[in-house]
Parts: sequence; C-alpha cells; structure tokens
Amino acid sequence: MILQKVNQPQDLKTLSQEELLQLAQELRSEIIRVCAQNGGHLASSLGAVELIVALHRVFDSPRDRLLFDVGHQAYAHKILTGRKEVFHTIRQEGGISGFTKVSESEHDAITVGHASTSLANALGMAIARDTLGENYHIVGIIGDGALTGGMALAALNVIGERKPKLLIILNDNEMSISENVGALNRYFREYQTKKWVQDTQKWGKQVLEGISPRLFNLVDRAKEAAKLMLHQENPFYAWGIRYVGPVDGHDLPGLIHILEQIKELDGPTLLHIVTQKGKGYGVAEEDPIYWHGPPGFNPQKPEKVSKGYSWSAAFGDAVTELAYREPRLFVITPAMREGSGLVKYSQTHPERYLDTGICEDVAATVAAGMALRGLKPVLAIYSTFMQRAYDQIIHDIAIENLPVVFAVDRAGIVGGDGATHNGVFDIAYLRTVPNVQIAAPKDALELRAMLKKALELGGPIAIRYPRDNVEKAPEGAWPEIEWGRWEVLKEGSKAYILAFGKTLKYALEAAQDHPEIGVINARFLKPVDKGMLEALALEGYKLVTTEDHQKMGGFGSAVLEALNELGLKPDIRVLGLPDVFFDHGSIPRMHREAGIDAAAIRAALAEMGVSLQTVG
Ligand SMILES: CC(=O)c1sc(CCOP(=O)(O)OP(=O)(O)O)c(C)[n+]1Cc1cnc(C)nc1N
Ligand SMILES: [Mg+2]
Repeated sequence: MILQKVNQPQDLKTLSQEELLQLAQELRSEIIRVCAQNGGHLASSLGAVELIVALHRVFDSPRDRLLFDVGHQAYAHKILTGRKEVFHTIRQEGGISGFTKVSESEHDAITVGHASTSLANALGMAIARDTLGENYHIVGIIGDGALTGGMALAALNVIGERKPKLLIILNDNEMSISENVGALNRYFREYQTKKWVQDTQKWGKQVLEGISPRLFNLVDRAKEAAKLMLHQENPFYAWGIRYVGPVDGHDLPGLIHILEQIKELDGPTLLHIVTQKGKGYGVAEEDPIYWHGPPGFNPQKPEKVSKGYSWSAAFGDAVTELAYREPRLFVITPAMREGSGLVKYSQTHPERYLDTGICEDVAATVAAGMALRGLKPVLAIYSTFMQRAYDQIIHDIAIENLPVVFAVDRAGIVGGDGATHNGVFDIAYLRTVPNVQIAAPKDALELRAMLKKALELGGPIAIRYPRDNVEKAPEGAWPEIEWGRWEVLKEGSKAYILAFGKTLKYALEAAQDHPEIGVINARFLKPVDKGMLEALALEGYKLVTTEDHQKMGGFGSAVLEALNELGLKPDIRVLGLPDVFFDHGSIPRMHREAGIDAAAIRAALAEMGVSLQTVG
C-alpha cells in the first residue's frame, strides 16, 4: 500500500510515476469505503483524485496555498494532508468537516461550503503575498458549476486586470449537482468536445476530402474549433487571463507535466482540465447526480436508497400541480433542482422553469424582472444560499413589494454539511425588510395552502421548511388558510408553547399528557399574530417560544417586540440557537445542546413555576 507511506504531501515527492498511479487508486478506494459508511460528496471527490495527487506532487502545501472552491471535492486532499487516520470520521459527530476548513488543518487554505468564493479569496491572498514581499504559489481550484457563480466571474474580471501570479484550475466535469448550465458551459461543450476535435485533427484534411464532403465539413468545423482553441474567442482571454487546455484531468503524468510547465508563469493562468464526475466507480460515473452526495451504501453492491418523502418533494408536488392552475407561475432554482424537489416540475413545465446556475443573486433579480412583467415567480432556494441574495431581495423585490414567493428549503440546522449550510439566519435577515412576510407550514397540506394563498396575495413572501421528511398531502388538496392567524393545536390551562417547523414536534412532545400546557402552531413569523398573542398575554398565560433558528433576531425576538408594542409583559421564555456556529453532527444532539427541544421547553416551564402533573 503506497498510502501507508504517505502522511504528508512531501511524501509524494519521492514516489515513482507507478507509485503515484497506485496511490490514486488507493485514494479512490478509501474515498469509496468511507463514503459508503458515512455518506458524503462521493462523485465530486472521485473526479478530483488525479488533480489533487498532481497538485500535491508539484506544489508545496502548506507553503503554497491550494484553495478548493466549495471544498466538497477535497477528500483526497484531506487524506494526503495528515488526516488519513481520521478520514473515516468525515461529516460525523466530532469528526472532520466534509469541506475544507482553515481551523481544521494548515493545508486547508479556505473555509468553504458555499460556491464561487475561491477566486476572490485567491486574489486577496495574491495581493497579500505581493504586498508583503513574500513568495509562494496560490492555486484556485474551481468546478464548472462554481464558475457559474457571479462572485467567480467578477473575481476573474479583477484578476485579469491586476494580473497577479496565480494559477486557476477549472475542473470541468460538465456537472454542477445537476447537469451544468450557462453559456460558458455551452461554449466548452461545443468547441472543445474533445473527441471529434481530436479525431478530426488526427485524420487530417486530405484523408477526409477523399472520403466525403460531409466529413470535409467536419474538418472545417475542426479548423474553426482550432481557431477558437487558439483563443481567438476564448472568454478567458477577454478577461486577460492566459488559458491553457483543455487537458485530460485523469492523466496523472500529463497533469504533473503541465503543472510543472505552467507553475512559474507570471500573471494569472487558467488550466482547463476535463474530468468525469464519479470517475473510477461505475455507479457514480453513470449517475453523478444521485452519487453527488449519497447517504451510506454497500460498496460492493451500491444501490440508491430512498430518503423518504421530504418537504422538498412536498414542495415539488405542490408547484407541479399549481402550475396547471396558475399559468403565470414560474419556478426558478439556483442549481438545486434535485435538492429542491424540482425534477418532476422541470419535466412537466420546462417552459416555466429556469435553473440559473449557482447564482442566487441573479436568480432573485430574475424573479424581480418576471414579477415586474406579470409573472408569478417562485424562487426555490435553500435558507443558507438565500444569504447570497439579500441585497437583491431588498433592492430588487421588496422596495416595490413585488409578488415573489421564496420557497425556503433546509431551514434550520441541517446536520452533515455543518456551519456553512445551516439555515439559521433567514428569519432574522428577512424580518427586518419591509413588505416581506414569513410563514412556516406545519405539514404538507399547510404548505400547499400557504403557496396558493401567497400567489394570490402577492408581495415578497418567504415560506420556510426544514430538511426533514413529512407526510404526503393528498393530490389535488388545496385547503384555505386564514393568513396571518396562528393555530391552537392543544389547549392549555397555564402556559402555551409557540413553535413552528421542526420545533413544533418538540412542543407537542413537551405538552403531551400535560393539560396545563397548550401548543400553538405559530405558522406566521412576520407579521406575528398579534391578536392571539395579546389574548394569551392578557389571560395571564406563561409563554415559551422555541425555534430552530438563531435566537438573536429570530421568531422569539419578533414576539418580544410585539408584546412590547402591545405594552404587555407576560412571563415568557425565548428558546433559540445560541450565538455560535453549529458544525456538522447529529441534529437532535445539536437541538438538545442548543436548548430548543422538549426537555428544554419543560425546563423553561418549570423555571416559570408551571408544575407538570402527568395525567393518563
Ligand atoms: C456541496 C454543495 O453544497 C454544492 S456542490 C454544488 C455543485 C458544484 O459544482 P462544481 O462543478 O463546482 O463541482 P463538482 O461537484 O465537482 O462538479 C452545488 C450547487 N452545491 C450547493 C450550493 C449552492 N449554492 C451555493 C452558493 N453554494 C453551494 N455549495
Ligand atoms: Mg462540475
């Protein structure tokens, strides 16, 4: 086993070419083994194995800085940089992160999880290096999906002008999570579709002329392509960036050779490598979408597993049905078709579906444009990724009170993806924006009711739901909902728990068998239901709010502000996530630690003197 001899990157310097090739295979086996037990970003990491071996062979981490965009493809990097003994803990409770993380290793140049940040970060590092008169290499490794992000494209614009010595590696596997989208992606597909360009170049014109005019034309196209390959129209040249490629991203000796050739070039160089997502593992090569981030599996007999009926599926079913009833409905996703439950919708309503690529800011303002011109856009977006569209929500949507519905998925702590992916700020950052309303359904039926009503009401409305399974709503069910009104789920004689989303189950659990404790489905978070709140306070009930969101600025804050406006001071406790980041791990454990679960609710009630007699 070569891997046994490798503990740090410098151990690669003495390996022979055969040993490096063997090492790549061993890395692949280890990534498959660990992803089989833990789940994780399998296909992306398999596709980057040769690249990472070549990088650590040619460059000297941690002196040289390797910046992995998104950081989900860096499993081989983690193994090669002193973490092979703990790699089996990846994404697990107390284990290493599934992304690169500065605080985890000196070899991790950036802490990531959100896409498209590596190039701006690399530019900043290059400026720091040059300003301080230091001398080391900086390499930004970015996928074709991440390159659809505005941050990445804008960074290229600055890099091309400032021209620091910087290597950018475009890892192009034609995939984001779904198939990749965008004009740049199309450019690379059309003009460097490797096979026919290489074939025609190989055959030569005279051979083809003798065969048939059709093939002759093929050569002309190849000539055209060659002209493009000579960068006549290559966009990177417009950005002032040297373009090298495309090259085979799995040809380890070739990669090492070319990296050694271009390593010392001055100014910014982009090396375009073409890889296969899932390389080296059949099922992942065949279906890089499912195997982008699978749950655990049997490595000898890998099979797709159903993760149950999720809130995302409930949303997808709802908009798919709604689109037949509402011809102006248009659904937008920023590169999260599968994650947002939109595969079926994209097939049944392709003419009213847009995947913008990984650019939430663009997606939000496209929705604004649609709304300004008579459509009813629904932007399907994860809470954490909606952070990228904050100014667009304010500036392009809320000021004019445009009818845009935000279907906010993954609201709350998400588990394995950790701090970069938790959806725990959206209530706070949306609540402060005038005209924006925020709702949280308790089940799939209520989600349908809210979606339908939101499209009728108009204005910017966020409907948020957690990463969780939910009971499927009957097809065709479109219940009404009293907009803005909370719902009493259980009467109480002394206290009420105000909850929504995942914490509703904690509230019902805390109140179970306790007649003195009532539960309210506080399904409208902005505006809160002041009428019901006033009645509860005036009748002297003790109140507990609980939310899977930062306490600061969350739902509980909204309730306190409303009580203050009402001039009421009931005995109340606000439970929410403390002012820290929650890393990857078990959601129930984090909820317990954060003090938002049933035990915490009961403790808060006891502390307010509500004795819990158990009945029944
Ligand atoms: C992990 C995660 O959240 C990923 S990985 C990924 C595809 C990246 O494609 P790329 O071509 O860059 O890499 P590849 O997988 O090797 O093909 C997306 C869209 N996401 C979700 C996502 C959405 N939006 C933002 C801002 N960041 C992230 N990370
Ligand atoms: Mg890709």
